[in-house]
Amino acid sequence: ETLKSDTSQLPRLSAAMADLPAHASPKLPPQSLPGGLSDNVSQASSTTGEHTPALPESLLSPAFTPPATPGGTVHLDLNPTKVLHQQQAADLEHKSGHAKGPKLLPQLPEVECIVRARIPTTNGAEMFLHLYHNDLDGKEHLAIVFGNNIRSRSLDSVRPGETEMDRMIRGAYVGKLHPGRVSSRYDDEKAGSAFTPKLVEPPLVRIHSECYTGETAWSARCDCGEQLDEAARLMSFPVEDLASDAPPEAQSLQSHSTGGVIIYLRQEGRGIGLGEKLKAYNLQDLGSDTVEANLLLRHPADARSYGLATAMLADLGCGADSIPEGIRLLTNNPDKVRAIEGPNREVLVKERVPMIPLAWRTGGQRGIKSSEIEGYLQTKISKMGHMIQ
Ligand SMILES: Nc1nc2c(ncn2[C@@H]2O[C@H](COP(=O)(O)OP(=O)(O)OP(=O)(O)O)[C@@H](O)[C@H]2O)c(=O)[nH]1
Repeated sequence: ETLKSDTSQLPRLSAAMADLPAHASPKLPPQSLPGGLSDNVSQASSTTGEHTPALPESLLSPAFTPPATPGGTVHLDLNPTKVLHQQQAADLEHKSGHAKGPKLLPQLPEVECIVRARIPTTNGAEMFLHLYHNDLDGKEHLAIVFGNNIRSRSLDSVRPGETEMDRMIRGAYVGKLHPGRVSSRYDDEKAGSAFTPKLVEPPLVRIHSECYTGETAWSARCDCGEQLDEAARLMSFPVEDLASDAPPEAQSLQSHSTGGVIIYLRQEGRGIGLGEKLKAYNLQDLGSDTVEANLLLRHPADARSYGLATAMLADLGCGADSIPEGIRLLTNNPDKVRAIEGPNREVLVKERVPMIPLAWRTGGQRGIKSSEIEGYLQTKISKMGHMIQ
């Protein structure tokens, strides 16, 4: 009763909130903060007025850069940075004799899948996230597995002294977890469901390098987020009970059901890290392309390696020992194809499946639109040997 009368005193309860499920909490809509914060905010912006206060000139022009600042006395020509950068980058490219290409490790690192968990995704499909440790770096590389046919050997192997509960907690179970389940090996709700891995056709594989800006921060400088989404879409199994008004991306899940794995490597910025990539973006805004910017920062054009990905694929039963007919690799990068096969052809790439940018496929109807993305793709094709077809 109290609740009811409180609610009636509050301003409008929005239709959306009225639709919240019974377990939503708190049950009451937020009350306005003491002192009316929102009022203060709007007041603050209105007192700021239309005009942004003038910046000190020292921030606006190199002419006012304090003389002690390194580089502050550089003489600038009409289009100085572009010319300067192109020359410097060309020199560096010439000296290194090679502007691209991943490092090939002489032998594969050791990897171990530490934990796996089922992740229902926002489009209705389901995947299993596998977290790996390795003896090469301290990073947590990931394998995103679609379907039940791909299993990690290191995860499934028995650890000394572990209980059935331990195994289920680290994800080393078959079938599905449900309240009351007691065996990791046998799902009693589905008698006879003991696992027999069976790959019906060469699995679809994507090797993806972390890109905070493109995947999380909505950047239109690259198509990393789009590529990750597209790989997941192609590997997702049909969604049961999909609403008829679901977006086209989710609808098309109905027709794609091959399963597969995305190896998600923590080599941000083609291996140079986020901080250096952000510097590279500033150099790009100053006129360099993506390769020149890396070189100007004294990094290789591509500082990545793929030994970890090869080792993870082998652990997931996608190596040449388990699938002699090979995998299908989603990429436009020819260097990746060779690199992923490993020093001793531990993995075989049967087929390269190209990733055409969505904007190109749909004549600009969908996908990323920005001048930066065109330059990014152009440089991949002209300088990094990418084949977008
Ligand atoms: N240094 C640098 N890295 C970038 C830039 N734009 C994107 N990246 C990084 O590039 C990586 C993405 O590359 P991938 O999606 O694996 O693409 P790829 O190797 O070129 O080949 P595909 O398999 O065809 O996609 C991520 O680590 C991004 O952070 C950039 O301008 N500079």
